Amino acid sequence: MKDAVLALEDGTVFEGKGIGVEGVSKGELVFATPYTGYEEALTDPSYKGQVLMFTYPLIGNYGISYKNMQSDSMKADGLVVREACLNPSHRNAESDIDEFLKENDACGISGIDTRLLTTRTRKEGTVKSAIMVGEADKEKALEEAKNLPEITERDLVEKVSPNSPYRIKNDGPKMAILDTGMKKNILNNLKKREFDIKVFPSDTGIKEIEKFEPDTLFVSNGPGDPRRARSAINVVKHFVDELPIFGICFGIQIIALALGGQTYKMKFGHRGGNQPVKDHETGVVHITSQNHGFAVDESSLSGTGLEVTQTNPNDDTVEAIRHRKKPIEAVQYHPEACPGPRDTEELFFDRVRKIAGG
Ligand SMILES: NC(=O)CC[C@H](N)C(=O)O
Repeated sequence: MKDAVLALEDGTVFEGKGIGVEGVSKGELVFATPYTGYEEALTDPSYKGQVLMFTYPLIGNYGISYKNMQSDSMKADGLVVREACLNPSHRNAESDIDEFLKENDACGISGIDTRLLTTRTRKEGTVKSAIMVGEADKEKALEEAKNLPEITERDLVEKVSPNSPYRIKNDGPKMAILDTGMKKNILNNLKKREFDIKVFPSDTGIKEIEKFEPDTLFVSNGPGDPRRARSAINVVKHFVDELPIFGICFGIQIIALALGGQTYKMKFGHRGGNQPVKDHETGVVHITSQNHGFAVDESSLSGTGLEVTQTNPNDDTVEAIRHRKKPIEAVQYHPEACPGPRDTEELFFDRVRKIAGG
């Protein structure tokens, strides 16, 4: 494995061994805590613009199985691990983590003290980073990290949203999906509930969506700062009084913004498969899959008609909202899992089907 360096915008540089291609990969460095599911996480479009660091020390040990991917390719911009396993052992393994990064023209780095780096991120917050493989030039890597725009300045949705709409016919209610970087298993769950679906690129205009005559609107997960998804926010604003509207992760943030609420950037976010979510009505605490670095500001919801129905007991962040009078509901966590627990999958998607039309 080639020499490699990981540089942070604060001037810290780590040395390690390269995975993937020679060159530079850069993005906001975020940590994720799932023990398994690195294929799903690396292909989740929500990670566009980010370098993904796993806290679990051994990554790649069951190889890469393409059926687990949550989109057509790797979307995280880089990978940081303690140890990369290059001799995987699994009946479904079709490739290994090094080959997978090469196929996706991405750089990764192993041999990093991910525990130290995670502790630092929790204490000081996320930072911009750059991985350089082959030519391990520390000064150059530092420049790359420092010159990267902040994630709040980047339009990342356009890099992962489909270029044109597509149809998935079925017998159920007509659902327009605003694909701001949708994970495959969200679509699978909506197909399974027989929605008659048309998936639209995130910048689709209101008129084109109206032509489809949807019975309901769904806003998917997605990368970056939700405040930059102006087109999607306007579409939701337009349909607020006309359709049942649902959303997941990026979707809850866009719905809150569309109804006059605010969102904010978290210090380091929630990315893992063990995030608790307490339901205010039942008192039940669900264990959920999460991947977000922005959140809905509860104090901004007064006057929007929205109420908070679930929160994270670890830090009181908003995990679900519901409109008091209109059929509008959304969650911050990922009921579709991939990776992570499926405890809330039926709860959420069956409810969507019920509210959207029996
Ligand atoms: N998974 C997502 O949809 C993430 C939403 C948003 N980009 C955030 O980081 O909070």
